[in-house]
Amino acid sequence: MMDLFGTAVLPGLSTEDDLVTPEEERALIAAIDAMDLSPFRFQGWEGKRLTASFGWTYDFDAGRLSQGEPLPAWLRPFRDRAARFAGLPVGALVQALLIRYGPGAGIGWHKDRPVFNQVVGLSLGAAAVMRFRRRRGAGFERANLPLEPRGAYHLSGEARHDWEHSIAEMNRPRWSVTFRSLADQTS
Ligand SMILES: O=C(O)CCC(=O)C(=O)O
Ligand SMILES: [Fe+2]
Repeated sequence: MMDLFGTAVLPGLSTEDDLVTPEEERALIAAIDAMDLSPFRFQGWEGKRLTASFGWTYDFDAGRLSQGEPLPAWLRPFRDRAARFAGLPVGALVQALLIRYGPGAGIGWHKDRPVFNQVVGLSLGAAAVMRFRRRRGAGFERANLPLEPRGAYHLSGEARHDWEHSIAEMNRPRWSVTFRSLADQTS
């Protein structure tokens, strides 16, 4: 499951360096920061991450999918680029989640909600490591994926459905844009 450098090589996980240019990265960060971001809330808990979501959105408080605001125009070319990288039909990625991780913020172990299927993420700002784990016997099998700024990752199949992922707290700000397809659309 690991290559010689300890990099995650999981079935269903692929990456692309430099999905966006440094200029596009700066513009995306400015656009995300200009949005009305709110602290991520899960069943009454507030996280240190600031988020905004567009398109089909999972409402954690209500526990169901609802249709939110459409993707802003500035985000659509990147959604299309993300779909091409992932080999998905343009238009399959019907959800976009913008996240700003302030210093000291990360994301705990989870699998993305089962209402969604494929996940394509774009990393901006500080480099980070996405950790993967799945239960094996009494312990966990583990893998790490370095997330370089401007790079993209695609979670599908086993990496998406069998493994949990998390991102350790970072000292410097990181932004991510994750796009998702719906579970009953593409496999
Ligand atoms: O910030 C990221 O790249 C990952 C975010 C994530 O795992 C999620 O929103 O489900
Ligand atoms: Fe996730």
